[in-house]
Amino acid sequence: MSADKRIEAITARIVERSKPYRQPYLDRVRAAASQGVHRAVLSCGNLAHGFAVCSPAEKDALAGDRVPNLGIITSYNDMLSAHQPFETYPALIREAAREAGGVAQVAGGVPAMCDGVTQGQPGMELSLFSRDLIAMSAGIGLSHNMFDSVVYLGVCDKIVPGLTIAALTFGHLPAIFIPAGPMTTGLPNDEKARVRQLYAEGKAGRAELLEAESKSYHGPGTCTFYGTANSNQMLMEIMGFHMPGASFINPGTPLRDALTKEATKRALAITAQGNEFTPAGEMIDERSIVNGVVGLHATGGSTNHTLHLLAMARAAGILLTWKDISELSDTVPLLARVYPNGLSDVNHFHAAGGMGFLIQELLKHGMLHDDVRTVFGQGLQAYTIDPKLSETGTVLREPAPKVSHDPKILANIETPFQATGGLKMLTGNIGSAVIKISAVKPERHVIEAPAKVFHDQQELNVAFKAGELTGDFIAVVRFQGPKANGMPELHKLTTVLGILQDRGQRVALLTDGRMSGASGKVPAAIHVTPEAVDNGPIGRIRTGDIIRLDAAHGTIEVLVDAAEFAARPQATADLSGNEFGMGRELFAPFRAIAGPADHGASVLFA
Ligand SMILES: O=C(O)[C@H](O)[C@@H](O)[C@H](O)[C@H](O)COP(=O)(O)O
Ligand code: SF4
Repeated sequence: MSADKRIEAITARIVERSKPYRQPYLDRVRAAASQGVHRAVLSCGNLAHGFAVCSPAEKDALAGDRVPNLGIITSYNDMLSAHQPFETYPALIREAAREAGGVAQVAGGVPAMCDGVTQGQPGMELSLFSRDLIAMSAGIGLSHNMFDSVVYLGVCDKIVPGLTIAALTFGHLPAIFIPAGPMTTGLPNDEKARVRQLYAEGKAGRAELLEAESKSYHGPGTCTFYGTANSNQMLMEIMGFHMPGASFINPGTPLRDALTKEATKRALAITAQGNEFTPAGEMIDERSIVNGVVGLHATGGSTNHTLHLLAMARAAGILLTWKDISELSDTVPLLARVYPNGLSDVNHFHAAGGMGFLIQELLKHGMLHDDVRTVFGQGLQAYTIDPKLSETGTVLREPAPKVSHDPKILANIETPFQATGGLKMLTGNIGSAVIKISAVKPERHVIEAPAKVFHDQQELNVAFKAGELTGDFIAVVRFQGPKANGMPELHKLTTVLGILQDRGQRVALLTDGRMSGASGKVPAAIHVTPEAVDNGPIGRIRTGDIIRLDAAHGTIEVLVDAAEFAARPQATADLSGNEFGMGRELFAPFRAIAGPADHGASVLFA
């Protein structure tokens, strides 16, 4: 079934816009792929270094060009609960590779930051930049040029986007993403948020808060809310980088290990030495990217992907814009209610039918391009499945359920939770911004209120504790853009603004910074571009100005006489405190050259 004509039209527009970049990219990928087995160009010395630690049999195999060598890029560390399981993956992958007659080597590791550990801390100012650094780090591992295919071990926020940029930069190589799966369900996310609000109001102590947090984040695996990490899993599956059904199987289970072994063998099967050569740069095209955006809208995915997806697409010579994302939102219905867009978590989402059911529903109404290439073969129909463990310990794929196992979590496309998707672009005399409306009640989609201007999220918390945040207002937190301080997530503001909203105040946030994918119920116009340090109009807003945030019509306006507003001097901020400490001094070059948010806030692409 062909895609809906509105989706076809937006896809065609992206193809046309991308031509000056996409064709030269494809030429480079094809030229690299035509070199054949890449280690064949290495000298004996290069090769000897490259397989010095391999067994004699592996050295013999790699010395020729018959046996494929699988590169592993790993983001293992103990800081991210989602990445800790990767500690044992290389051994499992090497064993599976041997069983398949191939070889596997860890090509390199990449850094991985846990945004939960750094949330509200100085380290968060390195978070966004770590995405591009991850791409660069993966490039260092792959530049050994020993490999015929690559598996990428990554899950969380900037790690999968960074690894995707690397996979597409090395687009002449096949790439399969191998996830570790979600943490099992602990304290429900809404209960965790409730205890946080009690603590912020002085109604609960630190011991009670730490107990709630520890019951929520309690073991290996991805945190169970639908934030950026789990949006990543959805994207990798719907774009065809995962094996079908891989996204939401818990770590440490036989099915998880079976999926990892299967992905390893598949990665060795789709090299240039086989009959199903699937280089990542040819597999991913404009239709794959549009499928990713559609999945984001249908599930109420993370606002961070209005940055990351632009940079990921750009790595393949594809120019995606906020306008494309916003117009797709008008076409795609919301089919999933997972926290913060609902009370369930990703384990409940999977149990209700998961990715297989979601893709099946979207395909039914032409909301996805079916005729795309994936690591599993041709077409997305193969992903409308429910993964099980067979009696022999391999992956068994049963058809996805025809009806949702829990219509409160996963809706059939005929009866969506919302006729449109979760993300909108806002434009107006303040610039451009994005807003996630899937987690905001409809009566809060339009807010007109006086501005209260802050240059730091801590300032807002101090004002809250001093009882100064009274009445309706729009908090303007500026000088939070990529060039100012690395564009941190201001997710800690959700608790305070949520308290005020629960008290009946009509509040919203306007910032050139980011929010967490886990941020939700308070309307937030974020990623404001141009940012304050780039002479953006957000730098001329004054406390008391009336601001109108209208997510229904996609506008963000300061209601001040245009001439008077233009004549105002640009505010300045003392950012000296953001230049040193916790490694921020190492990222001064990134702050200096970071591109604008509506181009992905990247140091790699203008
Ligand atoms: O974009 C995201 O999804 C967030 O960065 C997420 O990865 C981060 O971990 C949250 O900050 C955790 O939420 P809490 O801070 O509420 O625990
Ligand atoms: S989802 Fe966020 S908090 Fe959880 S492990 Fe990943 S980065 Fe850390």
